Amino acid sequence: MTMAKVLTIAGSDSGGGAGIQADLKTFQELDTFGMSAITALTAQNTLGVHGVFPQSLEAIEAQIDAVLSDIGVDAVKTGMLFSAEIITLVAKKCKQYHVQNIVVDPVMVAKGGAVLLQDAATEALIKELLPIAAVITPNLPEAAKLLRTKEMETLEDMEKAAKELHKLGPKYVVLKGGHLKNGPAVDLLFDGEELHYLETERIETKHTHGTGCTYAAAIAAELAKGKSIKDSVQTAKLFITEAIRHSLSIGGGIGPTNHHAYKNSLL
Ligand SMILES: Nc1ncnc2c1ncn2[C@@H]1O[C@H](COP(=O)(O)OP(=O)(O)O)[C@@H](O)[C@H]1O
Ligand SMILES: Cc1ncc(COP(=O)(O)OP(=O)(O)O)c(N)n1
Repeated sequence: MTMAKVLTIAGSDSGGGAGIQADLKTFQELDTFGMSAITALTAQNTLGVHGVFPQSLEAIEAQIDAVLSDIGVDAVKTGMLFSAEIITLVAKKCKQYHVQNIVVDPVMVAKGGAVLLQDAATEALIKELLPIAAVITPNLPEAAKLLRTKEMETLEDMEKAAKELHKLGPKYVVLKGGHLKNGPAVDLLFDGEELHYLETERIETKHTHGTGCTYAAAIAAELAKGKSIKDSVQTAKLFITEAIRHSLSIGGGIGPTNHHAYKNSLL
């Protein structure tokens, strides 16, 4: 039996709701074979990030080489990359192994405010990784940082921003509207020509830790299975919506989403 293979290059979340842990759970739920290269360890729980411990370039390179030189991948998802040096390395490795389906979640700051990407690394992200991405999945603060503009507040602002983000080089842009103040949870998918709207009701819950990681991981899993970008993003939106609808009230702060909820919804 063969299985679509997906590699996440991201940070570890000891609390299990975001990062590598969220990605691997998502890959598993979507019937793909998940692998990992850890860029940084975070000591994290539902109350926040208590420590960030970047891994050496040598350790990161060795993990990527081990996976790609033997097993290979159908898609790669990147998350917390932390520094310009790590971004340069990841871009170099993706080119060296001719990785086709790269989903870049430009993780910058955790919901509690902890820095997951150094300020000086934004330039490297723009120059080296976005141009080789199949899909990028910024949230509104990340999009503002990439475009050096103020944060979008309306759907109209988002439409303009999605078009500007596409000029940075990725094949597709998924601009996430989770941070919009009012109204439904709308994301925009832009392919350079047409804008598609992915809209669901906004679910009332504070337990949304790891939403961005989970969504991007689901897109990568579907792409690895050979689905089109549009179909992959549609399935990922269903996946994250069910995960948020059944999110878990564990710990004393912002709980994680429920990665098993999508499968349950199909029964
Ligand atoms: N309360 C909510 N109800 C329904 N969908 C949501 C809610 N919050 C976020 N989403 C969706 O979750 C996905 C992740 O978005 P977002 O939370 O903006 O990402 P991030 O975790 O990177 O900040 C998007 O599809 C967004 O529309
Ligand atoms: C290790 C690690 N990577 C990424 C994040 C950010 O995840 P995200 O999905 O944006 O969710 P929040 O942390 O913002 O809830 C993280 N926290 N840790």
